[in-house]
Amino acid sequence: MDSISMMGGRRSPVFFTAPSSHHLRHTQACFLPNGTKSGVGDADSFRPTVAILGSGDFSKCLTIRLLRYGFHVVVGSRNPKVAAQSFPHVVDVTHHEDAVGKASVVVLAIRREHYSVLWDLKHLLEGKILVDVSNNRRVNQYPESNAEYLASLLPDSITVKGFNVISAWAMQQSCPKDASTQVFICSDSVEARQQIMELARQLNFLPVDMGTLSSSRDIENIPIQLFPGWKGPVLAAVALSIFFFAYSFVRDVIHPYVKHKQSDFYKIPIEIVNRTLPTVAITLLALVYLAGQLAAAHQLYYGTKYRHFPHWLEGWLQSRKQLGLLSFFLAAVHVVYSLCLPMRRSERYLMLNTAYQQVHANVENGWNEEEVWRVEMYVSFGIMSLGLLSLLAVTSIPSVHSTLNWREFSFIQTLDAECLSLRGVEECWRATRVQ
Ligand SMILES: NC(=O)C1=CN([C@@H]2O[C@H](COP(=O)(O)OP(=O)(O)OC[C@H]3O[C@@H](n4cnc5c(N)ncnc54)[C@H](OP(=O)(O)O)[C@@H]3O)[C@@H](O)[C@H]2O)C=CC1
Ligand SMILES: [Cu+2]
Repeated sequence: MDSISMMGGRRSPVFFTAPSSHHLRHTQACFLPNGTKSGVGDADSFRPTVAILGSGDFSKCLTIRLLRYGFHVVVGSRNPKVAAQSFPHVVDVTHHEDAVGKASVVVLAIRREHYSVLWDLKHLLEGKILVDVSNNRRVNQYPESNAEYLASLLPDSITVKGFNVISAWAMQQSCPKDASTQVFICSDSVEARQQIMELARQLNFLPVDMGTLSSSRDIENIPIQLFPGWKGPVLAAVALSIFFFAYSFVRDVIHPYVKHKQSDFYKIPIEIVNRTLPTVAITLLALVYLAGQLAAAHQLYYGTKYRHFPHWLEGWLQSRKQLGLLSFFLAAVHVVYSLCLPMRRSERYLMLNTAYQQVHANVENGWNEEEVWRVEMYVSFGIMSLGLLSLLAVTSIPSVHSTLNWREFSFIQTLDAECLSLRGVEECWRATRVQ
């Protein structure tokens, strides 16, 4: 059987050397770092080989990546002649059996539905590392994960889950610097896991050790989850928005209409919306702190912190960050709306009418000291609370969060509690003005 050979050369090997195991037949199965040249003989002949079964998009992009980092690639296809046309010439495109025989690491770039073709290769795949990169279309689509299914299909091979979170497109990028370089890897064989992690590292990815193959279900769910953790907070924000919008609509539009036949329907697009936004924002921010208070009350009531919180409270505590960010978003939109208030035609008419009435009443100076102070304070509180809320939003960015120690983090949390009270003051102020 072929093995991926490790060789020292002039550079000392910094990569992983797999210890021998009854499963791993290769005593020294390793991958060379890109560009490592052999001290003896032809470097080319020492290049590690990776086999890829399937010739679809993922296979093509992975091949390009492997070639770029100095690996040999052999692709197994049902129809090698046709498939070869879409691969570079240096790639050996051949039949499945041939490809599997040429490498000890086999990447399966075919869909789970077609894993049955592996049955015929069972004897050839014995003792080899099979990398399952497959994804599903829905969360928890099958009772067992694709990787566990593969492991049950081929118990004599070593199944490793990995690379499924990397899209074919990201695979082609040579140096993406964001989270798209993270590769989650799991396997029941520690050696195989280490070896595939080393392969990932050499392909310029960031491997994350996820332990045994039972983690594969979580790993497979990662690329198809749609904003996990946001559903509850978004629903809460929508429900609160509908409630407060309806309340303002009835109070500021319907009520004057019914009572005084005064048509204020023009207020709906801006004024009513702008009244709803800060109210929902402040309520969401209050929900962030309320969860912590309820948790504290729960611990006091049971006299222990080792008792589980109820399911709903657990979920609520975990969505505090999302609630806070939604609150920030709504507050920011409220600021934009408020800045645009004087631009409206209705505002100009109202101002002209007031001016006319003032002239009519023969009032030379309409300056109202109390009103002036009220609005100055109102705007100032609004700006300050948005500033504090921005701090909360910025510290929730993982890279910023990780630079704070526990004390600094709680300090910012306290500042944000101040923000909540400031916003409370702001809104009360506005309420008194509206009356
Ligand atoms: N595309 C992507 O961005 C990503 C894909 N993946 C995973 O990688 C795997 C491959 O994806 P992708 O390349 O997009 O898929 P494609 O459908 O493009 O290619 C799959 C390949 O499987 C082979 N195949 C098709 N039908 C059969 C069959 N009946 N029996 C045996 N082999 C068959 C074909 O190769 P041939 O004709 O040469 O035999 C085909 O090229 C999937 O499991 C997917 O979930 C994971 C992450 C990202
Ligand atoms: Cu405001």
